Amino acid sequence: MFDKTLLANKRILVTGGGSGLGASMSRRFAELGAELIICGRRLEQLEQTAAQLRADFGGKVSVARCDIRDAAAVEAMMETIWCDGPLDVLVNNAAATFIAQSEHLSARAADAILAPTLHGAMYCTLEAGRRWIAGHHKGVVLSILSTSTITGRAFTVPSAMAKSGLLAMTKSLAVEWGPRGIRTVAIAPGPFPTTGATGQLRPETRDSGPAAQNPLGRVGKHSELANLASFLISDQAGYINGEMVVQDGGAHLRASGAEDLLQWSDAQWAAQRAARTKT
Ligand SMILES: CCCCCCCCC/C=C/C(=O)SCCNC(=O)CCNC(=O)[C@H](O)C(C)(C)COP(=O)(O)OP(=O)(O)OC[C@H]1O[C@@H](n2cnc3c(N)ncnc32)[C@H](O)[C@@H]1OP(=O)(O)O
Ligand SMILES: NC(=O)C1=CN([C@@H]2O[C@H](COP(=O)(O)OP(=O)(O)OC[C@H]3O[C@@H](n4cnc5c(N)ncnc54)[C@H](OP(=O)(O)O)[C@@H]3O)[C@@H](O)[C@H]2O)C=CC1
Repeated sequence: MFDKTLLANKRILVTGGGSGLGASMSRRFAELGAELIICGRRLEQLEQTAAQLRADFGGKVSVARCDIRDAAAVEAMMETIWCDGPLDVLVNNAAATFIAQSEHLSARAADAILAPTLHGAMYCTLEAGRRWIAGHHKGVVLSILSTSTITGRAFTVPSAMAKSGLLAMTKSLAVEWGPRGIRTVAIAPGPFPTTGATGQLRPETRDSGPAAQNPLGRVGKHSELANLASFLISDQAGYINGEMVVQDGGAHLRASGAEDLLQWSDAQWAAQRAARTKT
């Protein structure tokens, strides 16, 4: 689909690159010639993914253990990265969510979602952006958002709020940082099966699942998202700025994805809360 050198000479940080969609994007970027840094909290998971990428593609892949909720840790990570030269691309992929009735969310629970998803992505963006501007270096920020930015989404309100905040960041910085040579772009994925998303959003008691409700009758393939991400961060997309591309098979045009949860009984919600308490 792409020239194998599409991302040659690009140095890319993927937050949450050790697993899920972050690992799938990293894989495609490595295949297209990029140098990668992947970060997350679980070092062993990062090392395993990095080793596989090196074995498969032979390029340079580094890992950074970093909890992006911690602004000082993000700054330290960026300092270390910049010691070897500037990044060219930041992919804000790491995030957290779970389903819950909003009236049962404690402040701690709301913060557990907002801290990595909104604050963490903003810390990463600010630390990369200020270094790009100081060094007169071009950069791209790609943020992985959600169609909740368009529809809102019941029962995952902190996630919808965080993703909508990042969409505002994407549009705002496109104007503020565009003149400094920095593009900000985003993808709003529909359902793409991952351990994290399935574990947090689709307990076994939920309905038949997103494939049945999708206009195209299926969920997304990781390769499809990885290819769109590769294009958006490449120089081929050099005139796309401040834009969010939806990749969901048309699902959000039909429903927000939370409709089945509106039918849940109090007993089902109590069971869901209890299941969380036991883990
Ligand atoms: C059209 C179709 C399109 C469909 C398309 C769907 C699009 C969805 C868009 C987004 C998708 C994703 O982000 S998918 C990515 C999902 N991946 C992840 O979430 C992985 C990362 N997750 C994590 O790190 C954790 O699981 C995280 C959620 C942050 C919680 O861990 P923490 O250690 O930070 O939190 P804890 O200390 O355990 O708990 C903090 C508080 O949160 C509460 N809490 C924690 N988990 C809870 C839970 N499941 N239910 C209720 N409450 C919970 C606890 O009770 C605590 O509150 P108190 O009791 O008051 O103390
Ligand atoms: N899968 C889907 O259907 C959809 C996903 N998305 C978005 O796509 C992105 C990837 O989701 P997905 O792959 O499914 O999720 P996963 O849960 O599989 O992956 C999340 C990644 O983020 C990392 N992470 C979480 N919290 C932190 C933190 N505090 N600091 C650093 N890293 C962190 C995790 O690593 P570790 O635990 O080691 O820290 C993990 O690698 C997210 O932004 C999500 O909102 C959007 C719509 C739909």
